[in-house]
Amino acid sequence: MPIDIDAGSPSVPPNAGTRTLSIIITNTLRFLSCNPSVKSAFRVMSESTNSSIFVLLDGKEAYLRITEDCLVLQYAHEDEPRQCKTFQICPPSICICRSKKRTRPRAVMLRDILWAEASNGTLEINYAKHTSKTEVAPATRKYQLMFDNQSGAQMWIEQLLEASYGKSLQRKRLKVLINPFSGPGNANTVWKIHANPLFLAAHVTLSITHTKYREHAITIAEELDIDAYDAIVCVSGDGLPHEVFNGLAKRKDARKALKVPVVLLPGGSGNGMTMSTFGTPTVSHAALAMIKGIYTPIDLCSVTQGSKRTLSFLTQSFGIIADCDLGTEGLRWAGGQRFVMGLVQRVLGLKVYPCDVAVKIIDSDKDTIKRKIKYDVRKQFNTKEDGDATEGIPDLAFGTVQDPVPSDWTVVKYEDLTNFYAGKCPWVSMDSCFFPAAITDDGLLDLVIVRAPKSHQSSVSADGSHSALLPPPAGRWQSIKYLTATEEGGKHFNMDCVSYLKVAGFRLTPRKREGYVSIDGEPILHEAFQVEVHQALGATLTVDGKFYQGHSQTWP
Ligand SMILES: Nc1ncnc2c1ncn2[C@@H]1O[C@H](COP(=O)(O)OP(=O)(O)OP(=O)(O)O)[C@@H](O)[C@H]1O
Repeated sequence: MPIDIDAGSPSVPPNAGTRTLSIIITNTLRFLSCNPSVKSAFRVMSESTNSSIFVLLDGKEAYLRITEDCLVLQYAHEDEPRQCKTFQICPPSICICRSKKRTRPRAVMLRDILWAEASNGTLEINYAKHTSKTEVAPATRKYQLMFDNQSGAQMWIEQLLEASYGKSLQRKRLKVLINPFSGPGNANTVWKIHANPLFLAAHVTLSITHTKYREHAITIAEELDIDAYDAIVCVSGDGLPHEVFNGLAKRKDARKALKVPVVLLPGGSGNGMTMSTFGTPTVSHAALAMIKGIYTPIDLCSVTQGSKRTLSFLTQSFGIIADCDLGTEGLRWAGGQRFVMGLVQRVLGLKVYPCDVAVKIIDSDKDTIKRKIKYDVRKQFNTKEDGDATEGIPDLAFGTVQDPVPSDWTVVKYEDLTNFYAGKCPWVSMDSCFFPAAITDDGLLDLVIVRAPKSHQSSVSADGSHSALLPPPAGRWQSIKYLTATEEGGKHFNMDCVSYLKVAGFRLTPRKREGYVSIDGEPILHEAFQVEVHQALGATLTVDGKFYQGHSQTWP
């Protein structure tokens, strides 16, 4: 819950253990401080403990105290202990009892603190103020320091920023790429209004470039001085991060270059990367999450088609999703509803996409996949990892689409396939969580397969044994249900008509000129393509070192 240092807040979030100890210590100190003879000694002692700093606010004596997750403002005149349900005496600022009478503390969450500095006896704190349910904006509070002790204040500020940033790098150096034409064409405006002010308040260093033509981001990433930046920020749809990864991959020092985290501020129509990394659809919240973001290694995939090799970070799609994404140009007049109208047309018509598929299956049991997501423990870094500056992207473990299919891959000929959708990020757009079990760096792709009802000729499995590749057919109603369930954070995972597998690679060969092939939402040729995963080849920033996984966050 957002807590506003100006307006007061419902409560300081409970942390019972530390809180109890803190209450006992603070009560004792507060009790002593009520005695005028020990008052000044108490102040000096508190100042030197450096979790509190004494200030004057509107001429009143107060102090700012760093707790486990908040910065709390306490007026000195509020210090009298009072009767409290939970503890016999409890200073109002830290009372956790449910009494309606309790005095509310003035606090700001540490995760919202952007920057602090002191000069000429004034302490200035920048923080992200929750201006509405969906937005944050920078705000500043100024306090007069009661003791003009610059080095003491500096120590306290360092402690505050350390507590506020945790494992995240302070004052990141960001290369910002804005695509002025992405989505509805307002990336530049949303950057200026919702993101730039927060970055400035956090004293982030910004180098901003507007992309000028198609694939400009590839060239920029190819030529970037990677040592000068802590992250590359795309203000766009998912198309620009796709280009940045591919630009970095073209370099001779690709292994090192791909260790620079790539992040997305939602400015386009897809924006699946923002939801996956920061769990929010709004630009200002994503900007705040980016400022406080933790370095997170992610898998990238190689896609080979003909003699061409490209990197993919998000999805590879054949069937209804790619078709609705790329094959609904005729419905452009419908704006944002284009995709939905395309879906309805295809679901009602039970459109199928015949193809041959070969898959390197790792897990096809949903319970096992669910269990593994719970052991999703990973390294967290506060600086970018070192990659080898002399190495390009890794060799392909399974060869290219032009090589023979590896002998241990399972082969299926589909006549009735409606959806073949593989992904590395949980969210494929702001509201659709197709891959709730996707993990940042497990070295595996999540694969969803859906088939049409029996009116179509059945699919044939080469070894006849892999039922996970041949889910029960989904009729019109079930197709609508599972597609809707992706918008409930990924609830389609449990549906019988949806196969959900973890795979290390696959090859797909379309059999008729039906539909589209899409990589990260961008079209490629309607030809055979092969995909394999490179574990932790790339990097991004996330809130806590993991993807936001939607519905699966609540799996038991
Ligand atoms: N100045 C420019 N003029 C024309 N095209 C550009 C320009 N800058 C970038 N592009 C191209 O725009 C395409 C789409 O980019 P982006 O993903 O940002 O937008 P989008 O419309 O939201 O797409 P998506 O639907 O994939 O989210 C990319 O192929 C990129 O190369």
